[in-house]
Amino acid sequence: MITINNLSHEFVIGKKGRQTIIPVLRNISFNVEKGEIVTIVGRSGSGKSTLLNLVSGFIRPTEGEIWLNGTKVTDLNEAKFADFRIQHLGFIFQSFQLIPSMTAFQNVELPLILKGVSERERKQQTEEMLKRVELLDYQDHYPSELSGGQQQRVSIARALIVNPPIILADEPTGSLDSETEESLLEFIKELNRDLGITFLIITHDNKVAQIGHRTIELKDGRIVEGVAIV
Ligand SMILES: Nc1ncnc2c1ncn2[C@@H]1O[C@H](COP(=O)(O)OP(=O)(O)OP(=O)(O)O)[C@@H](O)[C@H]1O
Repeated sequence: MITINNLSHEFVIGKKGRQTIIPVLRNISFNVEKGEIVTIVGRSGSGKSTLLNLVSGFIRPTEGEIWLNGTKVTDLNEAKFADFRIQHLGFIFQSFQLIPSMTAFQNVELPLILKGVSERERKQQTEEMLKRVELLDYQDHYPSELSGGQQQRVSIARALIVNPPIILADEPTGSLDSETEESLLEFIKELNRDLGITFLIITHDNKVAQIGHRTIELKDGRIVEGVAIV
């Protein structure tokens, strides 16, 4: 479902003539099978977010290939990658990334508008999804009128609404208290089990790392070999 081949990435900083090259990922290769949850761990600065940004297409690698669901996405141009993202990828971020001026309903509905789904279909699918995350009664609330856990459930509903085969998550429980964290992790496991969604999750939280069928550790931009496979 996800194949990373010899992926390397460098950032170039500074003005022309005084540039510094920062190698961040060095020759990374791994596979994630359909229906797997793989967690990526590593110390701060080890390259986890950079890896996720590359898989998401928000930045382009210096070298290497990324295949998602049978498509070599590193060959897609910006516009094609944007289309691909809407069809195939769901995102969960630590900061939820909800639109503050939109209600829970409108936030969840948004990807369907981008996809060109009719208004009637959108209403039906959005309500169904809000029911699934147990927030139907909160559909008219704005993000500021919801708790952290509820906001994260809205963001998950928004990620799920287009039925993506792959969900990419960046510290999904980073802003939640431990009780809310546990219920969110249970929910991720349930989605994986019931819907067969493949998850790639980056975290430095042990509890989150443990929900992975497999954990990959990054150190200084390389995969640490011999990490325990759960
Ligand atoms: N846009 C950028 N320009 C220059 N350097 C960058 C940029 N983004 C990240 N870096 C550098 O790349 C390295 C890896 O950063 P990255 O955010 O991928 O690490 P991380 O493992 O996700 O860290 P954390 O757990 O703290 O979020 C760091 O040294 C960082 O300073």
